[in-house]
Amino acid sequence: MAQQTIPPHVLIFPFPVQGHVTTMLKLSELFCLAGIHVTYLISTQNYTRLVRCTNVLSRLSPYPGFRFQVLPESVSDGNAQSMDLVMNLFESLKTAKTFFKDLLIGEAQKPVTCIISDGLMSFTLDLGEEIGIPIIYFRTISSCSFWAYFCMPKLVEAGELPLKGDDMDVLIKNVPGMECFLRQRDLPSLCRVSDLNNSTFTMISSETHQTVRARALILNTFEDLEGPILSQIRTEFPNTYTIGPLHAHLKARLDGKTASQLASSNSLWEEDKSCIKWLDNQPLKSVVYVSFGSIAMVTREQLVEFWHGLVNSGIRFLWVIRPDSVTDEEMGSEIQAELEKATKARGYMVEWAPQEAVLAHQAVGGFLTHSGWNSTLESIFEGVPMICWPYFADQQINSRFVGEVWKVGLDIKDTCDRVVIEKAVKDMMEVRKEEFVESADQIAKMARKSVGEGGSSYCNLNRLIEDIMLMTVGGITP
Ligand SMILES: O=c1ccn([C@@H]2O[C@H](COP(=O)(O)OP(=O)(O)O[C@H]3O[C@H](CO)[C@@H](O)[C@H](O)[C@H]3O)[C@@H](O)[C@H]2O)c(=O)[nH]1
Ligand SMILES: C[C@H]1CC[C@@H]2C(C(=O)O)=CO[C@@H](O)[C@@H]21
Repeated sequence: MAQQTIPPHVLIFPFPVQGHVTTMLKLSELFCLAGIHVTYLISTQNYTRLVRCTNVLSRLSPYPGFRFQVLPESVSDGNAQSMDLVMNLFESLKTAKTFFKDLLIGEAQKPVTCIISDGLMSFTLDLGEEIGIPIIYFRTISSCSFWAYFCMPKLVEAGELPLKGDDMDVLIKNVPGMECFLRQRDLPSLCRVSDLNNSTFTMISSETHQTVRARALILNTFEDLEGPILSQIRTEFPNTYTIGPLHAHLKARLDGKTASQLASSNSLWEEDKSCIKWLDNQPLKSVVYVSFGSIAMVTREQLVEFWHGLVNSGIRFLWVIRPDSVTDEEMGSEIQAELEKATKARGYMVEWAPQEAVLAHQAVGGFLTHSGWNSTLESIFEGVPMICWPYFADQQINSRFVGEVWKVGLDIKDTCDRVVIEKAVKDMMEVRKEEFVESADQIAKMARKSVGEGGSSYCNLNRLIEDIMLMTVGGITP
């Protein structure tokens, strides 16, 4: 057969929220480094914010094969800050079906040879099958949460869902590989429904089950971190590529490139870099970094509990309070003034931080996080222990693995009390510091090894690239 002259052209389609946008943009750059052409689909709002808040255009300009493709205006803002908004966003994405199909058909000069779709958007599978373009799913959550989602129908069949009784510490028996430690309270938050016809529950469960139709599955993790669960996943999805931690993998492959190409942020908010200057003046490992990601919301009361817990711990803190992330009511002036007065003593507050740089900073000794998967991986890679306060979705199960399986932090889910928070911060930063640092160092070493030359994620990414190179128009695959 004549050598394929058309360059491999991948269409990458993330669910338009920060945690998905950043991960798939890093994968896009890794593909560009390998000479693969990439069209990256993005909502108009997220494109505008990304260009305004980062150097993404100059960073990607060296890759002639890369382009952004903006989605129709009908795709609502990626600023989803509750499951309801997520569902609205999910529904609005379906309005992009025709646009997506026309895009696939219209690329005559440079046909799309492979689609990499977020594992939450099964309408892309319908179109890929219709047109004959292979689709690889990329699920941006942890393997452990993906597997729990996939097992949800089994839990229903076994009568473990809907949850029974009030004892949230009852063990769940029907997620293979987790029988010894997964409690009711550790299941993804959307399992805490009394009615299994709940739209979010059915959406996530059915979208997850559509994964079987994809050609393969990409997960942002590494074998040494989630090996036992990956073995379970591969009983259903034998062709699973583990290529993470992606943020570090990209940095590793960019190493030695010109400064302009060094990996930078993909933030949708302006990063307040003054916090790095503040960190430069703090003692080694003396600061707890606090951030709850791009979607989580806190009530005014929860905010005050965290603030008292942090201040009463006596530990320095750098706290991200994302704009519009406090519900109930605007923070009253008395709260704002109180926060600022006490924070001046040993804290620093920003609306959005350069998180990868913060977690890599020598002054940071701990991370109070919502357990979003990117934050968890970034903390693991830097060897920073965590206190986990999950908000929703996959975060509940991530926090259980951090505390109970990987033992690199404390899980304080389902609480929000100043005394609990104070104790957790003191335990992580002082009382049990050595224990956590030792454990975190071990896993950080494995994470570094996985993305280094010859590491598991390094080799899996090379295999993924080779497989994509072999795909041709019409979807003939290896
Ligand atoms: O001040 C900040 C706070 C966060 N980040 C970055 O923003 C990303 C946040 O991603 P993540 O930690 O995964 O949290 P979410 O934004 O909440 O991500 C959504 O998507 C993730 C991946 O699917 C899921 O694991 C989460 O549950 C879901 O809420 C990370 O890369 C952070 O480095 C910053 O750059 N600055
Ligand atoms: C907005 C969230 C609902 C669940 C989604 C998810 C998933 O892949 O299941 C991951 O992170 C979140 O951004 C999505």
